[in-house]
Amino acid sequence: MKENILIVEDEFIVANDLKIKLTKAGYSVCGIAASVKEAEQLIEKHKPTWVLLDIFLLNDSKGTDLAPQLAAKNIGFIYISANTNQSVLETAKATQPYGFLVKPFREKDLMIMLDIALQKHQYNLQIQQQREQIFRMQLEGLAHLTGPVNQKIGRLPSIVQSFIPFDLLRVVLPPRRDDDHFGFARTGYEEYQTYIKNELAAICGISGNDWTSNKISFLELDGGTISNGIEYRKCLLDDICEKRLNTQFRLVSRMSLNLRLKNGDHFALVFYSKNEDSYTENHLNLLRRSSPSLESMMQLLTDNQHPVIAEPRDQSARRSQAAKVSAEIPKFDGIIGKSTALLSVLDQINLVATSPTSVLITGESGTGKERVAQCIHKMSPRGKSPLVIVNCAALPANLIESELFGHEKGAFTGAIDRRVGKFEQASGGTIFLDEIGELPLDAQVKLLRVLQEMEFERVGSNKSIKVDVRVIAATNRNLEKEVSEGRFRLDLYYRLNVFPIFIPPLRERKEDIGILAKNFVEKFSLKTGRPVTGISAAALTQLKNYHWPGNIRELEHLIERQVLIKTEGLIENIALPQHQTEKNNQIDRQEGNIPLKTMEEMEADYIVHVLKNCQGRIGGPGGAAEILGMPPSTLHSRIKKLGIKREFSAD
Ligand SMILES: Nc1ncnc2c1ncn2[C@@H]1O[C@H](COP(=O)(O)OP(=O)(O)OP(=O)(O)O)[C@@H](O)[C@H]1O
Repeated sequence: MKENILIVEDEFIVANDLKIKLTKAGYSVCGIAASVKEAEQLIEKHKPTWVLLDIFLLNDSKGTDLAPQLAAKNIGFIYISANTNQSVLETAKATQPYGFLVKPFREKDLMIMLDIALQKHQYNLQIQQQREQIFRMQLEGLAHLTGPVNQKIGRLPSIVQSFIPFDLLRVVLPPRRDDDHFGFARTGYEEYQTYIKNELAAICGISGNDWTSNKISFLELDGGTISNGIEYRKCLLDDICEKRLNTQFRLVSRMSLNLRLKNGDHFALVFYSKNEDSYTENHLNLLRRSSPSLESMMQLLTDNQHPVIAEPRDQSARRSQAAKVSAEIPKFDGIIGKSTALLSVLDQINLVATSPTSVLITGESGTGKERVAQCIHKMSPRGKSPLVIVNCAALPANLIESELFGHEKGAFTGAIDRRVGKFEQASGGTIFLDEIGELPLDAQVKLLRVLQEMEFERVGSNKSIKVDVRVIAATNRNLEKEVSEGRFRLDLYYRLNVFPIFIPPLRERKEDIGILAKNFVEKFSLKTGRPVTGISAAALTQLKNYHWPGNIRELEHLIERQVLIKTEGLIENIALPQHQTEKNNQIDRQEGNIPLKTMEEMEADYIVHVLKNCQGRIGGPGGAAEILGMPPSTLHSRIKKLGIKREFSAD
C-alpha cells in the first residue's frame, strides 16, 4: 500500500472523486476534511503522510494556515485550488508546498505530480536526516577537540550557522559561573565578534540587574519559543535588554531553547535574526532532537577547570580582528560583499550546492544571478563537469527545440549536420537556464517534459536520449505574476522552484557598495596598469546615494570608466550616470548643461529610445532589432551588457 493521504477539500463531490481516483491508484485515503479544524483532528487521529490541500475552505479557514503545522510534522502537501491569482500564489509559495494543481485537473496530472512530490519529499527527508547527523557529530566533535576552551567555543557559531541562521547567538549559562554568557554577532561569512561575560550588556548600555533578570528569564523558560514579527516586537515592550539588543543589532526575530546540564543546571541558546520570520518549528525541532549533543557539548566545555575565557584580552586586538573583513570569500569564488542580505544568499548557496536539487534564482538584472549559478555549480560534486549556460531570451523562436535538444542531419531546412543540444552538452554537469521567464509557452511544455523525465529526442529523431543534468534557472521577472497572467506554466514553475534564491537589488544592500567599489578599482587598475589607488570618502557617499538601477553590473562598468578617466591616484569625484532621472536631464537641457556621456551611455540611450518607439518589441518586422540593423540575439546581449532595464523591452 502506498502513502496514507488526507484530503482537505470543502466541496464534497470533488473530494470524493479524488478519493476514488487515489484509491484506484493504490493510495490509502484516511479521511476528508472540509475545514482546517477538521483537518487538525484527522491528522491527530490518522497520522497521514500526505495531504492534498484546498486553499479556500469551510468557515473561512484557509489551507495556507494549516501548512506550517504540516511542515513542522514533516507531512508533505500539495495544493489543489481553482484560484491562481497572484496574492494566493505568493502566500501558497511562502509555505513551501511540494506542488500546486489548478482545478479542474486531469487524473494523469495528479498522479504525475504526486509521484514527483513523493520522490522529492523522500529525498528531502533523507537529506534532512543526514544533515542532522552531521550537526550532531560536529557538536560532539567540538567538545573533544584539543586546545583551549575559548578556541573551541569560538567554533560553535560557524557550526550552528549552517543549520540555524542567525545574526546574534547568545549562550546563557547558569549565572553563578564566572563565564556565564557568550554572544556571537555575525560580521561576515564565517566571521563573528565574540562577547563574553557581560560585554554584550556593556555595549548595549544594559544595567547589571536588568541583564541578570533577562538571563534568568531564558534559564527559567519552559522548553523553546519562537518570536517572529509581532511576537518579537511584543517582547521588546517589557524587556529593556531585548530592546537595547534590538537597537544595537537591528534584529527582527528570535528563537530560544532551554537545555539542561548533568547537574540539573539550565543553560539557554538564544538565536536572533535581522530577517523577518526567520525561525520555524523545523529549526526548533532540529534543536530539540539535537539536545543530547548540545547538552553533552556544553557539559564538556563547562566541566573545564578554567573559566572559559580566562585571560584578559586585548580589546584593540579584538576590535581590529573584527574589522579585518576580507573582500572576497574564497569559498564563494568571486562573490564580494558582507551585507546581511548577501550573507543569507551565501548561506543558501552553501546549503543547496552539494545536492542535485533544482534552483531558481531571482533578482533584478545585474544583481549577480549568473555569478551565483556558477558558484553553485563549482561547489557541487559536478564542479569539474560542464556548466552549460543558455540565455533563453536570445534563443531564436524557431530554433529553441534544436538548440536545447539538438537535431539530426536533414531534420529541417538548414540542418546540414547533426547537432548536439545544450542538454546533451551538459550531461553529468549543470545547465543554467538564464532568463527562463522569456521562454515562449510552447517551448515551456517541451522543457517541462525533459525536466520531469530527463529524457528527450533530438529534432528529427525518435530515439530517446537520457541525461543526468542539474538544472539552475534564473529570471528577473516576477514568475508568480507571469503564471497568474498566463505567460508561464504553473507546473513548470513548481518544477523549477524547488530551491528559490532571491538576490536583493544593490540599493537594498548599500553596505556592499564600498567593498565592491574598492574591489573593482583594484581589478581595473591592475588590468589597465593605471595606478588608481582607491575611492575618497566623498565619492563613496556619492555612490551610496545613487539608486543603481543596473545593480552590480552598472557599478562595475562605472568604476571601469572612472579608472580610465582618472589614470592615477584617488578617485575623488564620480560622474554618475545622467539617466538617473528624466527630471535631471530636463533641468540640464533647460540650463544648457549638456551632460558629458560615455559612448556606452549614448548607445544605451539610443537603444532605449528605439525600444520605446517599438513599444519594447525586439524581434519581427518593425521591431527594434530590425531598425537598429542587428540580429535580435545581438540586441538582447547589448541590452544585457549595457544594463538596460527589462521594462523597456517587451520580448
Ligand atoms: N557579489 C558580487 N561580487 C562581485 N561581482 C559581482 C557580484 N555580483 C555580481 N557581480 C558582477 O556583476 C556583473 C553582473 O552579474 P551577473 O551577470 O551575474 O548578473 P545577472 O543578475 O545574471 O544579470 P542579468 O539578469 O542581466 O543576466 C558580473 O560582471 C558579475 O561578475
